[in-house]
Amino acid sequence: MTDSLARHDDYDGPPFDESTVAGDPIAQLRRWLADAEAAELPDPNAMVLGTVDSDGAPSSRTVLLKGLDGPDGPALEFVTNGLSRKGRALALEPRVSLVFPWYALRRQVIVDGVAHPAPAELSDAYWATRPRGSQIGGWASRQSQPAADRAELERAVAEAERRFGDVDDVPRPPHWGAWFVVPRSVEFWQGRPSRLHDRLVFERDLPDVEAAPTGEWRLLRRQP
Ligand SMILES: Cc1cc2nc3c(=O)[nH]c(=O)nc-3n(C[C@H](O)[C@H](O)[C@H](O)COP(=O)(O)O)c2cc1C
Ligand SMILES: Cc1ncc(COP(=O)(O)O)c(CN)c1O
Repeated sequence: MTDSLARHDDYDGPPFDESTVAGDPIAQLRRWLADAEAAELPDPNAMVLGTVDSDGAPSSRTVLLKGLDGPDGPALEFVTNGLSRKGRALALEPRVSLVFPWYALRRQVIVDGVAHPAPAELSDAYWATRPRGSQIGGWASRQSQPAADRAELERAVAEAERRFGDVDDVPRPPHWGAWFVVPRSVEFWQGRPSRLHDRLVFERDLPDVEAAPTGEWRLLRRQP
């Protein structure tokens, strides 16, 4: 057995520099997402969402990127249950961190920004695209709450199926929807030999969490 804990794998990624990076971070993110898709990574759109709970404790979990066009400009869209641990955290502290873990490409992208709940009509539009089974699941699961056993969940699924059995279009639960993360900084990390990685960071000002971002993107390089 190879012991991954004792290895020092070198990252042989190509140079990633100021001459080839896109003019704005969303354009660059689209390029690297396309690379992750072309490389057939599993769940290329998976990202780890870090939030802060009401007591200041951080928590993280994976969510799927669902779009890059927000109602007020470029933003990273994900969907979830607003009564979940992350949903409750976001209601009190909308500042979040996102990480795309594209290890097979020796890449990661880190986005810091502010999460805004989507207008109801956009959450409705997304909900309508979900398979019926996921819609039933969305009603059945009290996401993040304790469950005595699997059977408790199965009973809730059966109950939701009875409730919506005669309905063609299962309505969206009021607590379920989309969020848009408006980025304040986006770091593109390319693994390079001898741990001398390339880190290019786009930053702009976000005066306060309610305000729209101001100013042009600034591009800077960080030490590896
Ligand atoms: C690849 C992957 C994608 C996931 N995508 C989502 C998602 O888009 N939305 C979601 O609510 N949970 C998603 N989950 C489940 C979450 O990671 C998490 O378990 C769930 O949302 C509950 O998180 P919380 O208790 O911290 O709120 C995903 C998990 C994995 C492994
Ligand atoms: C609980 C949960 N909610 C939402 C999503 C993402 O939305 P959708 O099911 O519409 O792809 C996922 C994807 N893994 C999920 O696990």
